[in-house]
Amino acid sequence: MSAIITASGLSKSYGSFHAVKSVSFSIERGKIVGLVGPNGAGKTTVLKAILGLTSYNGKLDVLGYDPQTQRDLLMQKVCFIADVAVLPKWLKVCEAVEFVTQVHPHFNLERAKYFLNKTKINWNSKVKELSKGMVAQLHLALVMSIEAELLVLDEPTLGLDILYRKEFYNQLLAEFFDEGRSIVVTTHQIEEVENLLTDLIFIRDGEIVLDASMDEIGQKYVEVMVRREDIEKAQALNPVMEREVFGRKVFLFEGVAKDVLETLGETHSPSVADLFVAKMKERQL
Ligand SMILES: Nc1ncnc2c1ncn2[C@@H]1O[C@H](COP(=O)(O)OP(=O)(O)OP(=O)(O)O)[C@@H](O)[C@H]1O
Repeated sequence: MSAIITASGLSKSYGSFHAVKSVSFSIERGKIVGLVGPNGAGKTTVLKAILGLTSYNGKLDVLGYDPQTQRDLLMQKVCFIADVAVLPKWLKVCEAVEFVTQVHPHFNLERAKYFLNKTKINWNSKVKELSKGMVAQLHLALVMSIEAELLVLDEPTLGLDILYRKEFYNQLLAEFFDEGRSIVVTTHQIEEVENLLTDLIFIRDGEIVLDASMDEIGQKYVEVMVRREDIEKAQALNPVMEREVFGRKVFLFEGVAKDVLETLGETHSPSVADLFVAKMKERQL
């Protein structure tokens, strides 16, 4: 497997505040990676470093380029969506398409037409005349028509309702993603991207607290709804989290053999949201 992003000792400080604290990670081609963390954790700062939009310390290689010194070359292979509300309101749809055609060397106009013709968006409408969902469709159509190897999404569906959020990700998967491309996405709506991701990175206070593939997570983390009489046994195995569901105790374990856990009660894989809560609390102890 080839890494398309390698960060080694990546750090970013604003004055004396350390927003990103010497993190190291790598992202392989053909992966969809969720960069997840609470507000202020450092997600956007990491994305900005990847895109060459901020200075940083440490080493960063993105598609073979140094984002700080080779941003122009890098941008030919990377596409970036911040929240979808960034398109100017006065711009007409046809002007937006025209603009991207002119500024992006790898923009495929035919593809953009194909995507837009599947929507109800009128070429002569102004952005301010479109619904939020249509703006998202326009944005997505533009982005998916750029033949990029890496797509970076920072909270892409902020402000959209659940139907459009689901449609956004479904379309992205169906029309953009393939094994030659990679996606890095930050979001607070973990539940929505959970089934989309191949890999997960949790970040908190500028540090990585989990970096694993979804398969590894399925192997390593197990939740058990423990029978009343086995609660002490479960606690002795050092669960990373304990919670109550309808009066029953549910424990989350990290790296404990599944056959041992199966003797305590019903086992299943934790949701990413539950795992997130557990990892965030664990660091606060
Ligand atoms: N330009 C800046 N000047 C000073 N501090 C900054 C600047 N940009 C970010 N920070 C701080 O760095 C930390 C990380 O910010 P960042 O935007 O990367 O977080 P985030 O994980 O993307 O958060 P959110 O989910 O709220 O968008 C925060 O404490 C933020 O206040």
